[in-house]
Amino acid sequence: MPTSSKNQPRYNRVLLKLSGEALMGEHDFGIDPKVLDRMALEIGALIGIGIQVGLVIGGGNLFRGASLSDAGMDRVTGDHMGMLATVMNGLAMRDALERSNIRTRVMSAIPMSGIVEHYDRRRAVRDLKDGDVVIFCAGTGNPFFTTDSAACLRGIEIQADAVLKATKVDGVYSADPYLDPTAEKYDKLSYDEVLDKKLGVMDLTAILLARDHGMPLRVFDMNRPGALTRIVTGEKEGTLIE
Ligand SMILES: Nc1ncnc2c1ncn2[C@@H]1O[C@H](COP(=O)(O)OP(=O)(O)O)[C@@H](O)[C@H]1O
Ligand SMILES: O=c1ccn([C@@H]2O[C@H](COP(=O)(O)OP(=O)(O)O)[C@@H](O)[C@H]2O)c(=O)[nH]1
Repeated sequence: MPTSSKNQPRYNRVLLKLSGEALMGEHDFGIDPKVLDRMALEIGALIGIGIQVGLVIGGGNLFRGASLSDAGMDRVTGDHMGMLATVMNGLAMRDALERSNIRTRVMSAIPMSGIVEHYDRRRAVRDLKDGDVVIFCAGTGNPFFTTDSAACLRGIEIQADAVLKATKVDGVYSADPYLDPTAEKYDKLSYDEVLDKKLGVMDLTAILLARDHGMPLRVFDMNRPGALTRIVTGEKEGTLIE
């Protein structure tokens, strides 16, 4: 159960979703090791105060099925490439976490013997309780889904207290802040408000899944140092959807 006293963390177990693009840093493609190290530091701070951390990583810094399909490729093949991209990001993230002395396991929705473990919910929960970071990669294992949906799915499965979506913007706005500089930020929204106002920060499937299972979502900017710790300790950060 989430707690809210001032000295107690608000959450005990979180599912953090990192977009692939967040890993690019200043580059147009790929992974910036400096960004990985910074994220490992932020995640390490949570582990240090006893928070259990599951991680879902996107693949948009490498491949997205929809973009490959727009360029003429078969959509399912493109989605398979996108899911494999999330495994590469997961391996890179594990490397950064382990260099920071944070025990980490990587589980893939698609079996990949010899490289990563196959996803096993009960095993994942045991590892989380042992204080390991568990990285869930290959999304849901199915084409036509996104890693936002995978984050909500895994968050619900492992009974996380919240899904924290780290992205390039510091919350949900009345319109895409990159396209409309007059857009205003919300501190809190209901799932139905996000759906009714068509706020595009997360895909519909992910929002519906979270709504149906009462999973709180928080959208925040991972580039703000300490943001993750502020969220779990109950300070104001990003936008809460519940
Ligand atoms: N109402 C909105 N509030 C905040 N961000 C929005 C909104 N509508 C669209 N966005 C866009 O959603 C992006 C965050 O989604 P994310 O999944 O991290 O990116 P991407 O879809 O590029 O992987 C932001 O960079 C922002 O440009
Ligand atoms: O369950 C899933 C999750 C992801 N993907 C594919 O993997 C790509 C990368 O994931 P996503 O776009 O969600 O990454 P992010 O935007 O978070 O970087 C997607 O575009 C899809 O092609 C998929 O097919 N099924």
